[in-house]
Amino acid sequence: MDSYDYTSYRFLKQCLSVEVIKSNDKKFSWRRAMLRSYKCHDRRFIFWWRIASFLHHKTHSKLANYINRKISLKYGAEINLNAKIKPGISFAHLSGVIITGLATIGENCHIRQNTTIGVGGSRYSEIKDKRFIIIGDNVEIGAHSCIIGNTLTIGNNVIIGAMSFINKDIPDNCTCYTKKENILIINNA
Ligand SMILES: CC(=O)SCCNC(=O)CCNC(=O)[C@H](O)C(C)(C)COP(=O)(O)OP(=O)(O)OC[C@H]1O[C@@H](n2cnc3c(N)ncnc32)[C@H](O)[C@@H]1OP(=O)(O)O
Repeated sequence: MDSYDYTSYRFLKQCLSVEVIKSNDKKFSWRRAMLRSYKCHDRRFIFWWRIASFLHHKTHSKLANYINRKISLKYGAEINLNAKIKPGISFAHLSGVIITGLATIGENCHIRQNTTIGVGGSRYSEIKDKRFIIIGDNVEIGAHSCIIGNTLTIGNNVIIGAMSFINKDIPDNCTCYTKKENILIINNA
């Protein structure tokens, strides 16, 4: 059950406090959020994405899409404005992170570079309308991972190893990764 109101100004301030100012002790101020965001480019992306997401949920879609397009091009990361991201998201390296609008991401998730969270793509409308990807709280996603599915749930406190392909539900409290067969074939000409 999602207890957050994505349209509320309070939610926006809560997210910026945790993700950009990175302190619950200090009182929220726009000046502080802007200063912090200009020191670090990952935080700068989150700062603008949160504002775009707030505007989008407030139905100021034109401005929201404009901001999101600008930051997607500038930072090389694309998070659809329909994605529901709970407070505490962080990125180790931002480039190549792509997240579908059908995703719900829990609190305090950490995502590394070149991660895709997306739906499988379905021609069938009965599936198409019911697709979702739910990621729990405190999930850590390793670099170059793909989380792809039509109805996929990842539990709380999960660590996903680097270069994983996840297309099945993952329970709470575990580490998972895709087994790799490192077979190098060298053919002489
Ligand atoms: C610039 C930067 O630094 S960006 C940071 C990039 N870093 C990441 O993305 C970190 C993601 N973390 C990982 O992938 C980690 O390996 C974890 C969390 C999945 C597992 O870590 P640990 O529990 O310490 O496992 P450990 O390293 O001891 O490996 C255990 C076994 O799993 C295998 N394994 C570990 N990670 C993976 C993986 N991502 N894919 C396939 N196999 C893996 C190991 O080869 C080893 O197998 P073996 O016993 O047959 O040799």
